[in-house]
Amino acid sequence: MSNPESHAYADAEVNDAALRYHAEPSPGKTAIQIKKPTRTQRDLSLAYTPGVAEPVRRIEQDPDAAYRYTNKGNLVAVITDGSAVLGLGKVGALAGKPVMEGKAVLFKHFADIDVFDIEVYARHPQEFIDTVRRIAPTFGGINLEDIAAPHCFEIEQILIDELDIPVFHDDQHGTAIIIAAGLLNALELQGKRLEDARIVVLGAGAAGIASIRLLITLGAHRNNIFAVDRQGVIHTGRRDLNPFKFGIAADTERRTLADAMQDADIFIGVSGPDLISPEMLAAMAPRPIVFALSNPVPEIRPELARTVRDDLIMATGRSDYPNQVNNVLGFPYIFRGALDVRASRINEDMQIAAVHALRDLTHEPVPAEVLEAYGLEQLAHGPDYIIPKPLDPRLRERVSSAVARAAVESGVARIPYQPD
Ligand SMILES: NC(=O)C1=CN([C@@H]2O[C@H](COP(=O)(O)OP(=O)(O)OC[C@H]3O[C@@H](n4cnc5c(N)ncnc54)[C@H](OP(=O)(O)O)[C@@H]3O)[C@@H](O)[C@H]2O)C=CC1
Ligand SMILES: CC(=O)C(=O)O
Ligand SMILES: [Mg+2]
Repeated sequence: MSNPESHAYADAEVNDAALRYHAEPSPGKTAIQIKKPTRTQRDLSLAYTPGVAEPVRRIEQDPDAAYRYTNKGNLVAVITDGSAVLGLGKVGALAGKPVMEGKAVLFKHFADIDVFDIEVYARHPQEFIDTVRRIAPTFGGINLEDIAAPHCFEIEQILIDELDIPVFHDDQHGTAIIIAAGLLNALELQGKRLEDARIVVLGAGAAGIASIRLLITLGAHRNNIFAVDRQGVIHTGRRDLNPFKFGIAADTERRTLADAMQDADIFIGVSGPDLISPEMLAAMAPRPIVFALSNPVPEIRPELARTVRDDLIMATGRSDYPNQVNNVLGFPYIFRGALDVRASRINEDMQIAAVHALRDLTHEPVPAEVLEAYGLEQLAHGPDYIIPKPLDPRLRERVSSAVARAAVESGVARIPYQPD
């Protein structure tokens, strides 16, 4: 698939197939499954009245008993207001439902976590916060999804402060974790260091701001980072910045995306489709790293990028190119680890543990079943393998256990970690 036209054809074919996949043989992607016997009169008297009253009494006396007698401990809410769905923008709560069902599929398939997808009509952040707060008792964790900046920051922080279960905005931290892991591996291959790298981040929303913060925590120099939004470079002279953008503003004379890209070592796109030109890539430093992560259409297609440079390492958010830098590599396992030790939150130590687990796994030999799943003969840490493949079964043990151990060590776990 070497030219943009053949890609447009492939996308049209995938779109048709996706509609059939979602509609047939019955609408939607998930269903509820019953875990206990329901065959006899006795079964029903245990599942429902009168038997069900006893677990009710136990939970009334001790709320922690809900983890023993209900599905709470393995149930996550994937909740959106539909304000930033993939790179499609504000499509609304209902139109976001296929994506939320998709996240539910990934949680279940990769980490055996049950999910209710919840699409909330909310006119302002407080309505959304109130909704989540009111339904929180049902769940062991809350995964906020596709909520636009800047409201996502306020929503997440208030819910973290108020709730005693993990609240995690996937588009912020899930994305930042995978970007960091892939970037550290790519830098190693390009012979560069995060501490010295000049970084351009296009998109200063949920994913962009969280990624910049995590990269600074991991050693990137804040003076080397140019964030760019629709108005251009986010610099300290701008008067239109919200506090979150102001917090990452650069003291610089550069004003446009093209200015920012001059001599950059790293480009991270978490913005929208087709926003980078070949000329901008050509202006980057030798051996650049280009993460064009907007979904479903990246900021620049790999086949177009390769027409101007052959020294780059490139990643997208999609399954149909090498190097899929996508939060699917994080959220199932991060929640698995957090739920396994009943963590009260997903803190920075847990997030950094996930970065290193993902980074380290990329350096290990790839199992035959992964090669088979991707139709590959061989795969090893290199320009086309900077991050594990989403279908790698080792992710579950490696990432989840690293996160669970970090939760215990940082004091937010409520039960000990027991490996399987
Ligand atoms: N691969 C992955 O795992 C993930 C990818 N993403 C992708 O990242 C993108 C952003 O998601 P998210 O952060 O949640 O969304 P937000 O709505 O929170 O932020 C979007 C940001 O992109 C900027 N932007 C949008 N269009 C343009 C443009 N034409 N020129 C310059 N800047 C632009 C916006 O600028 P302004 O502030 O001026 O409006 C804003 O800063 C989406 O495409 C999404 O698919 C997100 C999460 C995970
Ligand atoms: C992958 C994802 O969460 C997004 O593009 O929004
Ligand atoms: Mg998302």
